[in-house]
Amino acid sequence: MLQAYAVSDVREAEARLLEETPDGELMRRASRGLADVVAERARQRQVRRVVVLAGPGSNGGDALHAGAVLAGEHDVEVVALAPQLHAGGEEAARSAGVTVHGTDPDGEELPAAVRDLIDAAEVVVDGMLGIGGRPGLSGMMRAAAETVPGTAYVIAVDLPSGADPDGVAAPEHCVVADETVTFGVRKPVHLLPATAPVVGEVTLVDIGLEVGVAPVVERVEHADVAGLWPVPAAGDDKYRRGVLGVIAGSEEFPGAAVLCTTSALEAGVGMVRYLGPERPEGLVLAACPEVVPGRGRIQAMVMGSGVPVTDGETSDRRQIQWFRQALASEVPLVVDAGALQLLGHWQRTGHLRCEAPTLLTPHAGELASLLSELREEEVSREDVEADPVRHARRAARSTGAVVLLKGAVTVIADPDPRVPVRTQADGPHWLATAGSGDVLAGLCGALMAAGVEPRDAGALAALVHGFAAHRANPGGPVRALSVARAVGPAVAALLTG
Ligand SMILES: NC(=O)C1=CN([C@@H]2O[C@H](COP(=O)(O)OP(=O)(O)OC[C@H]3O[C@@H](n4cnc5c(N)ncnc54)[C@H](O)[C@@H]3O)[C@@H](O)[C@H]2O)[C@@H](O)CC1
Repeated sequence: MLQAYAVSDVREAEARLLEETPDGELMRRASRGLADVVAERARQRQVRRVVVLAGPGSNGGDALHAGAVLAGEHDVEVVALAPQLHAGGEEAARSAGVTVHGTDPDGEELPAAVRDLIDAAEVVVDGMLGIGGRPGLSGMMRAAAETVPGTAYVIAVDLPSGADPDGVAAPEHCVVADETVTFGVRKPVHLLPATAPVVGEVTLVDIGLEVGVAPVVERVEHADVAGLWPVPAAGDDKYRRGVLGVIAGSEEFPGAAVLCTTSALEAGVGMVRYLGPERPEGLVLAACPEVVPGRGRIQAMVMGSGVPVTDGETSDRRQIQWFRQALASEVPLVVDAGALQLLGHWQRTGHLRCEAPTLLTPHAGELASLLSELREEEVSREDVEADPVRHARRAARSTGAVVLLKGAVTVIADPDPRVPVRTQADGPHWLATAGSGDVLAGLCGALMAAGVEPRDAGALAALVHGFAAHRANPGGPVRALSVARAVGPAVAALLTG
Protein backbone atom coordinates (compact mmCIF):
# COMPACT_ATOMS: atom_id res chain seq x y z
CA MET A 1 0.00 0.00 0.00
CA LEU A 2 1.40 3.39 -0.93
CA GLN A 3 0.92 5.99 1.78
CA ALA A 4 1.32 9.76 1.77
CA TYR A 5 1.66 11.93 4.85
CA ALA A 6 0.49 15.49 5.46
CA VAL A 7 3.22 18.05 4.75
CA SER A 8 2.96 19.44 8.31
CA ASP A 9 3.53 15.95 9.74
CA VAL A 10 6.52 15.45 7.44
CA ARG A 11 7.96 18.79 8.54
CA GLU A 12 7.63 17.79 12.21
CA ALA A 13 9.22 14.41 11.61
CA GLU A 14 12.06 16.05 9.68
CA ALA A 15 12.62 18.52 12.50
CA ARG A 16 12.93 15.65 15.00
CA LEU A 17 15.30 13.78 12.72
CA LEU A 18 17.40 16.92 12.12
CA GLU A 19 17.98 17.21 15.86
CA GLU A 20 19.17 13.63 16.09
CA THR A 21 21.54 13.74 13.12
CA PRO A 22 24.78 15.67 12.52
CA ASP A 23 24.52 18.98 10.68
CA GLY A 24 23.89 18.57 6.97
CA GLU A 25 23.46 14.79 7.21
CA LEU A 26 19.85 14.74 6.01
CA MET A 27 20.56 16.83 2.97
CA ARG A 28 23.58 14.65 2.29
CA ARG A 29 21.39 11.53 2.32
CA ALA A 30 18.75 13.17 0.16
CA SER A 31 21.19 14.56 -2.40
CA ARG A 32 23.20 11.32 -2.67
CA GLY A 33 20.00 9.38 -3.34
CA LEU A 34 18.96 11.98 -5.89
CA ALA A 35 22.36 11.94 -7.59
CA ASP A 36 22.22 8.14 -7.91
CA VAL A 37 18.87 8.33 -9.70
CA VAL A 38 20.01 11.16 -12.01
CA ALA A 39 23.25 9.30 -12.87
CA GLU A 40 21.30 6.17 -13.74
CA ARG A 41 18.80 8.00 -15.94
CA ALA A 42 21.62 9.88 -17.72
CA ARG A 43 23.45 6.60 -18.27
CA GLN A 44 20.31 4.98 -19.73
CA ARG A 45 20.02 7.90 -22.14
CA GLN A 46 23.76 8.07 -22.82
CA VAL A 47 23.77 11.72 -21.80
CA ARG A 48 26.65 13.48 -20.06
CA ARG A 49 25.18 16.91 -19.53
CA VAL A 50 22.75 17.54 -16.69
CA VAL A 51 20.97 20.89 -16.31
CA VAL A 52 19.94 21.76 -12.75
CA LEU A 53 17.26 24.39 -12.10
CA ALA A 54 17.93 25.66 -8.59
CA GLY A 55 15.59 27.68 -6.38
CA PRO A 56 16.19 29.51 -3.10
CA GLY A 57 15.44 26.93 -0.40
CA SER A 58 16.52 23.49 0.74
CA ASN A 59 14.97 21.94 -2.35
CA GLY A 60 17.53 23.89 -4.36
CA GLY A 61 20.08 22.77 -1.76
CA ASP A 62 19.32 19.12 -2.49
CA ALA A 63 19.67 19.72 -6.23
CA LEU A 64 22.94 21.67 -5.86
CA HIS A 65 24.52 19.04 -3.61
CA ALA A 66 23.43 16.36 -6.06
CA GLY A 67 25.01 18.45 -8.85
CA ALA A 68 28.26 18.48 -6.87
CA VAL A 69 28.16 14.68 -6.54
CA LEU A 70 27.43 14.25 -10.25
CA ALA A 71 30.08 16.71 -11.40
CA GLY A 72 32.86 14.10 -11.44
CA GLU A 73 31.29 12.10 -14.26
CA HIS A 74 28.88 14.59 -15.80
CA ASP A 75 28.85 18.12 -17.18
CA VAL A 76 26.59 19.81 -14.66
CA GLU A 77 25.23 23.28 -15.37
CA VAL A 78 23.16 25.07 -12.78
CA VAL A 79 20.64 27.78 -13.56
CA ALA A 80 20.11 29.97 -10.49
CA LEU A 81 16.45 30.96 -10.30
CA ALA A 82 16.61 33.01 -7.12
CA PRO A 83 18.69 35.98 -5.97
CA GLN A 84 20.27 33.73 -3.38
CA LEU A 85 20.75 29.99 -3.54
CA HIS A 86 21.18 27.55 -0.65
CA ALA A 87 24.61 28.64 0.59
CA GLY A 88 26.05 25.22 1.40
CA GLY A 89 24.70 23.74 -1.81
CA GLU A 90 26.06 26.50 -3.99
CA GLU A 91 29.46 26.28 -2.37
CA ALA A 92 29.58 22.50 -2.84
CA ALA A 93 28.56 22.81 -6.49
CA ARG A 94 31.08 25.55 -7.29
CA SER A 95 33.87 23.68 -5.49
CA ALA A 96 33.10 20.62 -7.60
CA GLY A 97 33.56 22.71 -10.76
CA VAL A 98 29.91 23.18 -11.63
CA THR A 99 29.04 26.29 -13.66
CA VAL A 100 26.31 28.40 -12.07
CA HIS A 101 24.40 30.64 -14.51
CA GLY A 102 22.68 33.65 -13.00
CA THR A 103 19.31 35.09 -14.04
CA ASP A 104 17.74 38.44 -13.29
CA PRO A 105 15.38 37.70 -10.39
CA ASP A 106 13.11 40.62 -11.30
CA GLY A 107 13.16 39.95 -15.03
CA GLU A 108 10.62 38.13 -17.12
CA GLU A 109 12.94 36.71 -19.75
CA LEU A 110 15.81 34.31 -19.38
CA PRO A 111 19.24 35.44 -20.65
CA ALA A 112 19.72 34.04 -24.16
CA ALA A 113 22.57 31.73 -23.16
CA VAL A 114 20.49 30.25 -20.33
CA ARG A 115 17.49 29.83 -22.59
CA ASP A 116 19.63 27.95 -25.11
CA LEU A 117 21.12 25.81 -22.38
CA ILE A 118 17.71 24.73 -21.06
CA ASP A 119 16.29 24.39 -24.54
CA ALA A 120 19.02 21.90 -25.49
CA ALA A 121 18.82 19.92 -22.25
CA GLU A 122 18.23 16.19 -22.34
CA VAL A 123 18.22 15.57 -18.59
CA VAL A 124 16.85 18.29 -16.31
CA VAL A 125 16.83 18.30 -12.51
CA ASP A 126 14.05 20.53 -11.21
CA GLY A 127 15.14 21.82 -7.79
CA MET A 128 13.31 25.15 -7.84
CA LEU A 129 10.65 24.52 -5.19
CA GLY A 130 9.84 21.69 -2.82
CA ILE A 131 7.42 21.34 0.08
CA GLY A 132 8.03 24.99 0.98
CA GLY A 133 6.69 26.13 -2.39
CA ARG A 134 3.46 27.99 -2.92
CA PRO A 135 1.47 26.55 -5.85
CA GLY A 136 2.20 28.14 -9.22
CA LEU A 137 5.25 29.62 -10.89
CA SER A 138 5.94 33.15 -12.02
CA GLY A 139 8.80 35.24 -13.39
CA MET A 140 12.06 33.45 -14.09
CA MET A 141 10.95 30.14 -12.63
CA ARG A 142 7.98 30.04 -14.94
CA ALA A 143 10.15 31.04 -17.90
CA ALA A 144 12.61 28.26 -17.06
CA ALA A 145 9.85 25.67 -16.70
CA GLU A 146 8.32 26.69 -20.02
CA THR A 147 11.67 26.50 -21.79
CA VAL A 148 12.31 22.86 -20.83
CA PRO A 149 11.78 20.91 -24.07
CA GLY A 150 9.21 18.14 -24.16
CA THR A 151 11.95 15.73 -25.20
CA ALA A 152 14.01 16.26 -22.02
CA TYR A 153 13.80 13.74 -19.18
CA VAL A 154 12.71 15.85 -16.22
CA ILE A 155 13.53 14.68 -12.71
CA ALA A 156 11.78 16.74 -10.03
CA VAL A 157 13.32 17.00 -6.59
CA ASP A 158 10.70 16.05 -3.98
CA LEU A 159 7.91 17.44 -6.18
CA PRO A 160 7.52 19.28 -9.48
CA SER A 161 8.05 22.99 -8.83
CA GLY A 162 4.80 24.91 -8.81
CA ALA A 163 2.71 21.86 -7.89
CA ASP A 164 0.78 22.21 -4.63
CA PRO A 165 2.61 20.11 -1.98
CA ASP A 166 -0.79 19.36 -0.38
CA GLY A 167 -2.14 18.12 -3.71
CA VAL A 168 -5.24 20.31 -3.56
CA ALA A 169 -4.76 23.15 -6.08
CA ALA A 170 -4.12 22.31 -9.72
CA PRO A 171 -1.89 25.22 -10.77
CA GLU A 172 -1.81 26.51 -14.29
CA HIS A 173 1.96 26.81 -14.27
CA CYS A 174 4.18 24.10 -12.92
CA VAL A 175 6.91 21.73 -13.99
CA VAL A 176 5.69 18.51 -15.58
CA ALA A 177 8.05 15.77 -14.45
CA ASP A 178 8.81 12.36 -15.89
CA GLU A 179 10.02 11.25 -12.49
CA THR A 180 9.96 12.68 -8.99
CA VAL A 181 12.57 11.70 -6.45
CA THR A 182 11.13 12.20 -3.01
CA PHE A 183 12.64 11.79 0.41
CA GLY A 184 11.57 9.63 3.33
CA VAL A 185 7.87 9.34 2.55
CA ARG A 186 5.38 10.33 -0.12
CA LYS A 187 3.43 13.55 0.30
CA PRO A 188 -0.16 14.21 -0.87
CA VAL A 189 1.14 15.91 -4.05
CA HIS A 190 2.28 12.50 -5.27
CA LEU A 191 -1.06 10.71 -4.98
CA LEU A 192 -3.90 13.23 -5.19
CA PRO A 193 -5.75 13.91 -8.46
CA ALA A 194 -4.96 17.63 -8.79
CA THR A 195 -1.22 17.05 -8.90
CA ALA A 196 -0.51 13.36 -9.50
CA PRO A 197 -0.56 13.78 -13.30
CA VAL A 198 2.49 16.13 -13.25
CA VAL A 199 4.56 14.03 -10.84
CA GLY A 200 5.44 11.17 -13.18
CA GLU A 201 6.97 8.06 -11.68
CA VAL A 202 7.80 8.45 -7.99
CA THR A 203 11.12 7.17 -6.63
CA LEU A 204 11.54 7.12 -2.88
CA VAL A 205 14.93 7.79 -1.27
CA ASP A 206 15.30 6.56 2.29
CA ILE A 207 16.65 9.27 4.61
CA GLY A 208 15.70 7.49 7.85
CA LEU A 209 12.46 9.41 8.33
CA GLU A 210 9.72 8.00 10.62
CA VAL A 211 6.54 10.05 10.54
CA GLY A 212 4.81 8.25 13.43
CA VAL A 213 1.25 9.39 12.61
CA ALA A 214 -1.40 8.07 10.23
CA PRO A 215 -1.09 8.80 6.51
CA VAL A 216 -3.64 11.06 4.85
CA VAL A 217 -3.69 9.34 1.46
CA GLU A 218 -3.35 5.68 0.51
CA ARG A 219 -3.16 3.76 -2.74
CA VAL A 220 -3.64 0.02 -3.15
CA GLU A 221 -0.91 -1.57 -5.27
CA HIS A 222 -0.81 -4.75 -7.32
CA ALA A 223 1.08 -6.53 -4.56
CA ASP A 224 -1.76 -5.83 -2.09
CA VAL A 225 -4.44 -7.53 -4.17
CA ALA A 226 -3.71 -11.11 -3.09
CA GLY A 227 -4.12 -10.12 0.56
CA LEU A 228 -7.45 -8.37 0.00
CA TRP A 229 -9.18 -10.36 -2.74
CA PRO A 230 -11.87 -12.84 -1.60
CA VAL A 231 -10.41 -16.14 -2.78
CA PRO A 232 -12.76 -19.11 -2.27
CA ALA A 233 -11.80 -21.81 0.22
CA ALA A 234 -12.39 -25.57 -0.12
CA GLY A 235 -15.75 -25.59 1.66
CA ASP A 236 -17.27 -22.59 -0.11
CA ASP A 237 -20.35 -22.88 -2.27
CA LYS A 238 -21.94 -20.29 -4.50
CA TYR A 239 -24.01 -18.83 -1.66
CA ARG A 240 -21.10 -18.50 0.71
CA ARG A 241 -19.02 -16.87 -2.02
CA GLY A 242 -21.69 -14.24 -2.44
CA VAL A 243 -24.82 -13.73 -4.47
CA LEU A 244 -25.09 -10.36 -6.14
CA GLY A 245 -28.37 -8.75 -7.09
CA VAL A 246 -28.17 -6.51 -10.14
CA ILE A 247 -30.73 -3.84 -10.97
CA ALA A 248 -29.20 -2.38 -14.12
CA GLY A 249 -30.12 -1.70 -17.70
CA SER A 250 -33.32 -0.35 -19.21
CA GLU A 251 -35.11 -0.27 -22.54
CA GLU A 252 -33.00 2.83 -23.33
CA PHE A 253 -29.64 1.38 -22.15
CA PRO A 254 -29.99 -2.39 -22.22
CA GLY A 255 -26.26 -3.04 -22.69
CA ALA A 256 -25.37 -1.67 -19.26
CA ALA A 257 -26.95 -4.76 -17.73
CA VAL A 258 -24.72 -7.03 -19.81
CA LEU A 259 -21.55 -5.11 -18.94
CA CYS A 260 -22.33 -5.02 -15.24
CA THR A 261 -23.22 -8.69 -14.93
CA THR A 262 -20.33 -9.82 -17.15
CA SER A 263 -17.74 -8.06 -15.01
CA ALA A 264 -19.33 -9.32 -11.77
CA LEU A 265 -19.15 -12.88 -13.06
CA GLU A 266 -15.60 -12.41 -14.34
CA ALA A 267 -14.63 -11.10 -10.89
CA GLY A 268 -15.69 -14.42 -9.40
CA VAL A 269 -19.02 -13.75 -7.72
CA GLY A 270 -20.87 -16.87 -6.54
CA MET A 271 -24.07 -16.03 -8.40
CA VAL A 272 -25.83 -13.09 -10.05
CA ARG A 273 -29.57 -12.51 -9.75
CA TYR A 274 -30.82 -10.04 -12.33
CA LEU A 275 -33.81 -7.76 -11.95
CA GLY A 276 -34.81 -5.66 -14.93
CA PRO A 277 -37.06 -5.10 -17.94
CA GLU A 278 -37.55 -7.79 -20.55
CA ARG A 279 -35.12 -6.58 -23.20
CA PRO A 280 -32.02 -6.20 -21.02
CA GLU A 281 -32.94 -9.43 -19.23
CA GLY A 282 -32.94 -11.27 -22.55
CA LEU A 283 -29.58 -9.79 -23.47
CA VAL A 284 -28.09 -10.63 -20.07
CA LEU A 285 -29.20 -14.25 -20.29
CA ALA A 286 -27.92 -14.55 -23.85
CA ALA A 287 -24.51 -13.15 -22.87
CA CYS A 288 -24.28 -14.74 -19.42
CA PRO A 289 -26.23 -17.98 -19.09
CA GLU A 290 -24.99 -18.25 -15.49
CA VAL A 291 -27.31 -15.41 -14.45
CA VAL A 292 -30.53 -16.22 -12.58
CA PRO A 293 -33.41 -13.84 -13.33
CA GLY A 294 -35.73 -12.65 -10.57
CA ARG A 295 -35.57 -12.08 -6.86
CA GLY A 296 -34.07 -14.23 -4.14
CA ARG A 297 -31.59 -14.16 -1.30
CA ILE A 298 -28.57 -11.90 -2.01
CA GLN A 299 -25.50 -10.70 -0.13
CA ALA A 300 -25.13 -7.40 -1.99
CA MET A 301 -26.92 -5.36 -4.62
CA VAL A 302 -25.58 -3.19 -7.41
CA MET A 303 -28.13 -0.80 -8.79
CA GLY A 304 -28.63 2.06 -11.17
CA SER A 305 -26.18 1.42 -14.04
CA GLY A 306 -27.95 2.20 -17.30
CA VAL A 307 -31.18 3.16 -15.55
CA PRO A 308 -32.01 6.76 -16.45
CA VAL A 309 -34.15 8.61 -13.93
CA THR A 310 -36.25 11.59 -14.95
CA ASP A 311 -38.25 13.49 -12.35
CA GLY A 312 -37.91 10.58 -9.96
CA GLU A 313 -39.26 8.07 -12.48
CA THR A 314 -37.82 5.31 -14.64
CA SER A 315 -39.38 3.77 -17.72
CA ASP A 316 -39.95 0.56 -15.74
CA ARG A 317 -41.67 1.60 -12.52
CA ARG A 318 -40.72 -1.63 -10.77
CA GLN A 319 -37.09 -0.44 -10.71
CA ILE A 320 -37.99 2.46 -8.43
CA GLN A 321 -39.63 0.01 -6.02
CA TRP A 322 -36.61 -2.27 -6.10
CA PHE A 323 -34.23 0.63 -5.49
CA ARG A 324 -36.29 1.78 -2.56
CA GLN A 325 -36.48 -1.68 -1.04
CA ALA A 326 -32.75 -2.21 -1.49
CA LEU A 327 -31.95 1.13 0.11
CA ALA A 328 -34.19 0.35 3.07
CA SER A 329 -32.68 -3.12 3.52
CA GLU A 330 -29.55 -4.22 5.36
CA VAL A 331 -27.95 -5.53 2.19
CA PRO A 332 -24.60 -3.93 1.21
CA LEU A 333 -25.14 -1.70 -1.80
CA VAL A 334 -23.33 -0.30 -4.78
CA VAL A 335 -25.28 2.75 -5.92
CA ASP A 336 -24.50 3.88 -9.46
CA ALA A 337 -25.82 6.27 -12.12
CA GLY A 338 -29.63 6.67 -11.99
CA ALA A 339 -29.89 5.23 -8.48
CA LEU A 340 -27.59 7.99 -7.22
CA GLN A 341 -30.14 10.55 -8.20
CA LEU A 342 -32.92 8.82 -6.29
CA LEU A 343 -30.67 8.30 -3.30
CA GLY A 344 -30.01 12.05 -3.17
CA HIS A 345 -33.66 12.89 -3.35
CA TRP A 346 -34.76 10.29 -0.82
CA GLN A 347 -32.04 11.22 1.62
CA ARG A 348 -32.81 14.91 1.44
CA THR A 349 -36.45 14.30 2.12
CA GLY A 350 -35.41 12.25 5.16
CA HIS A 351 -36.73 8.95 3.89
CA LEU A 352 -33.59 6.90 3.80
CA ARG A 353 -30.09 6.65 5.27
CA CYS A 354 -27.31 4.37 4.16
CA GLU A 355 -27.40 2.01 7.13
CA ALA A 356 -25.86 -0.98 5.40
CA PRO A 357 -22.31 -0.81 3.98
CA THR A 358 -22.79 1.35 0.89
CA LEU A 359 -20.54 2.41 -1.94
CA LEU A 360 -21.59 5.25 -4.24
CA THR A 361 -19.87 5.33 -7.64
CA PRO A 362 -20.51 8.73 -9.26
CA HIS A 363 -18.49 10.52 -11.92
CA ALA A 364 -17.91 14.26 -11.42
CA GLY A 365 -21.23 15.29 -13.00
CA GLU A 366 -23.22 12.79 -10.94
CA LEU A 367 -21.46 13.83 -7.76
CA ALA A 368 -22.29 17.47 -8.52
CA SER A 369 -25.98 16.57 -8.94
CA LEU A 370 -25.98 14.46 -5.79
CA LEU A 371 -24.41 17.24 -3.72
CA SER A 372 -26.77 19.82 -5.19
CA GLU A 373 -29.70 17.62 -4.26
CA LEU A 374 -28.46 16.80 -0.77
CA ARG A 375 -27.31 20.25 0.20
CA GLU A 376 -29.86 22.28 -1.72
CA GLU A 377 -27.14 24.44 -3.24
CA GLU A 378 -25.82 24.52 -6.78
CA VAL A 379 -22.65 22.43 -7.15
CA SER A 380 -21.32 22.17 -10.69
CA ARG A 381 -19.25 19.50 -12.37
CA GLU A 382 -16.46 22.12 -12.61
CA ASP A 383 -16.61 22.64 -8.84
CA VAL A 384 -16.13 18.92 -8.30
CA GLU A 385 -13.32 18.71 -10.84
CA ALA A 386 -11.53 21.63 -9.22
CA ASP A 387 -11.42 19.88 -5.83
CA PRO A 388 -12.46 16.25 -6.19
CA VAL A 389 -11.30 15.11 -2.76
CA ARG A 390 -13.21 17.75 -0.82
CA HIS A 391 -16.40 17.07 -2.74
CA ALA A 392 -16.12 13.30 -2.43
CA ARG A 393 -15.60 13.74 1.31
CA ARG A 394 -18.62 16.04 1.59
CA ALA A 395 -20.84 13.51 -0.15
CA ALA A 396 -19.51 10.71 2.04
CA ARG A 397 -20.21 12.70 5.18
CA SER A 398 -23.70 13.67 4.06
CA THR A 399 -24.78 10.20 3.00
CA GLY A 400 -22.88 7.99 5.44
CA ALA A 401 -21.65 5.98 2.44
CA VAL A 402 -18.18 5.48 0.99
CA VAL A 403 -17.89 7.56 -2.19
CA LEU A 404 -15.86 6.38 -5.16
CA LEU A 405 -15.45 9.36 -7.49
CA LYS A 406 -14.48 8.13 -10.95
CA GLY A 407 -11.81 9.90 -12.97
CA ALA A 408 -8.31 9.52 -14.38
CA VAL A 409 -7.34 9.42 -10.71
CA THR A 410 -10.19 7.75 -8.81
CA VAL A 411 -10.90 9.05 -5.31
CA ILE A 412 -12.39 6.86 -2.57
CA ALA A 413 -13.58 8.84 0.44
CA ASP A 414 -14.90 7.50 3.73
CA PRO A 415 -17.61 9.23 5.78
CA ASP A 416 -15.16 9.34 8.70
CA PRO A 417 -12.79 12.24 7.94
CA ARG A 418 -10.00 10.58 9.96
CA VAL A 419 -9.84 7.69 7.51
CA PRO A 420 -7.22 8.31 4.79
CA VAL A 421 -8.64 9.03 1.36
CA ARG A 422 -7.66 6.46 -1.25
CA THR A 423 -6.67 7.31 -4.79
CA GLN A 424 -6.19 4.84 -7.63
CA ALA A 425 -4.64 5.67 -10.99
CA ASP A 426 -4.46 2.31 -12.68
CA GLY A 427 -6.19 2.65 -16.02
CA PRO A 428 -5.15 3.94 -19.42
CA HIS A 429 -6.94 7.07 -20.64
CA TRP A 430 -8.62 4.80 -23.21
CA LEU A 431 -10.82 3.64 -20.35
CA ALA A 432 -12.90 6.80 -20.63
CA THR A 433 -15.44 5.09 -22.88
CA ALA A 434 -19.16 4.28 -22.82
CA GLY A 435 -20.01 1.39 -20.52
CA SER A 436 -16.76 1.54 -18.57
CA GLY A 437 -18.60 2.64 -15.42
CA ASP A 438 -21.05 -0.26 -15.71
CA VAL A 439 -18.08 -2.65 -15.69
CA LEU A 440 -16.68 -0.95 -12.60
CA ALA A 441 -20.03 -1.15 -10.79
CA GLY A 442 -20.25 -4.89 -11.44
CA LEU A 443 -16.75 -5.38 -10.07
CA CYS A 444 -17.57 -3.41 -6.92
CA GLY A 445 -20.73 -5.44 -6.47
CA ALA A 446 -18.96 -8.78 -6.83
CA LEU A 447 -16.48 -7.80 -4.12
CA MET A 448 -19.13 -6.52 -1.74
CA ALA A 449 -21.21 -9.67 -2.23
CA ALA A 450 -18.16 -11.58 -1.01
CA GLY A 451 -18.10 -9.46 2.15
CA VAL A 452 -15.34 -6.98 1.22
CA GLU A 453 -15.99 -3.65 2.94
CA PRO A 454 -16.81 -0.73 0.63
CA ARG A 455 -13.47 1.11 0.85
CA ASP A 456 -11.43 -1.96 -0.06
CA ALA A 457 -14.02 -3.01 -2.64
CA GLY A 458 -13.79 0.39 -4.34
CA ALA A 459 -9.99 0.47 -4.39
CA LEU A 460 -9.68 -3.13 -5.59
CA ALA A 461 -12.33 -2.64 -8.24
CA ALA A 462 -10.66 0.53 -9.56
CA LEU A 463 -7.29 -1.22 -9.65
CA VAL A 464 -8.54 -4.35 -11.41
CA HIS A 465 -10.67 -2.26 -13.80
CA GLY A 466 -7.59 -0.28 -14.87
CA PHE A 467 -5.34 -3.32 -15.03
CA ALA A 468 -7.87 -5.27 -17.08
CA ALA A 469 -8.12 -2.35 -19.51
CA HIS A 470 -4.34 -2.37 -19.97
CA ARG A 471 -4.33 -6.10 -20.56
CA ALA A 472 -7.32 -6.05 -22.89
CA ASN A 473 -5.37 -4.17 -25.54
CA PRO A 474 -1.97 -2.97 -24.33
CA GLY A 475 -1.27 0.55 -25.55
CA GLY A 476 -4.43 0.86 -27.63
CA PRO A 477 -8.16 1.54 -27.45
CA VAL A 478 -10.44 -0.66 -25.38
CA ARG A 479 -14.19 -1.12 -25.41
CA ALA A 480 -16.04 -1.75 -22.18
CA LEU A 481 -16.98 -5.34 -23.02
CA SER A 482 -13.30 -6.19 -23.63
CA VAL A 483 -12.47 -4.74 -20.21
CA ALA A 484 -15.24 -6.79 -18.57
CA ARG A 485 -14.00 -9.97 -20.26
CA ALA A 486 -10.42 -9.22 -19.24
CA VAL A 487 -11.34 -8.99 -15.55
CA GLY A 488 -11.03 -12.74 -14.82
CA PRO A 489 -7.54 -13.12 -16.34
CA ALA A 490 -6.47 -9.83 -14.72
CA VAL A 491 -7.48 -11.08 -11.29
CA ALA A 492 -5.66 -14.36 -11.93
CA ALA A 493 -2.49 -12.48 -12.92
CA LEU A 494 -2.67 -10.36 -9.77
CA LEU A 495 -3.32 -13.33 -7.48
CA THR A 496 -0.53 -15.44 -8.90
CA GLY A 497 1.94 -12.54 -8.96
N1 LIG B 1 13.62 19.65 6.01
C1 LIG B 1 14.41 18.59 5.86
O1 LIG B 1 14.88 17.99 6.80
C2 LIG B 1 14.72 18.11 4.52
C3 LIG B 1 14.34 18.87 3.44
N2 LIG B 1 14.64 18.50 2.23
C4 LIG B 1 14.33 19.38 1.10
O2 LIG B 1 13.88 20.64 1.52
C5 LIG B 1 12.73 21.01 0.80
C6 LIG B 1 11.97 22.02 1.55
O3 LIG B 1 12.82 23.14 1.66
P1 LIG B 1 12.35 24.59 2.06
O4 LIG B 1 11.53 24.54 3.26
O5 LIG B 1 13.54 25.45 2.09
O6 LIG B 1 11.37 25.01 0.90
P2 LIG B 1 11.59 25.09 -0.68
O7 LIG B 1 12.97 24.75 -1.06
O8 LIG B 1 10.50 24.31 -1.24
O9 LIG B 1 11.34 26.63 -1.04
C7 LIG B 1 11.15 27.63 -0.13
C8 LIG B 1 11.59 28.96 -0.74
O10 LIG B 1 10.92 29.21 -1.95
C9 LIG B 1 10.21 30.46 -1.91
N3 LIG B 1 8.97 30.24 -2.64
C10 LIG B 1 7.91 29.50 -2.22
N4 LIG B 1 6.98 29.44 -3.18
C11 LIG B 1 7.44 30.13 -4.24
C12 LIG B 1 6.92 30.39 -5.53
N5 LIG B 1 5.75 29.92 -5.93
N6 LIG B 1 7.68 31.14 -6.37
C13 LIG B 1 8.88 31.60 -5.98
N7 LIG B 1 9.42 31.37 -4.78
C14 LIG B 1 8.71 30.64 -3.90
C15 LIG B 1 10.03 30.74 -0.44
O11 LIG B 1 9.89 32.10 -0.21
C16 LIG B 1 11.32 30.15 0.15
O12 LIG B 1 12.36 31.06 -0.01
C17 LIG B 1 12.05 19.70 0.56
O13 LIG B 1 11.11 19.76 -0.48
C18 LIG B 1 13.23 18.83 0.23
O14 LIG B 1 13.60 18.97 -1.11
C19 LIG B 1 15.51 17.37 2.00
O15 LIG B 1 16.80 17.89 1.97
C20 LIG B 1 15.37 16.33 3.03
C21 LIG B 1 15.48 16.86 4.40
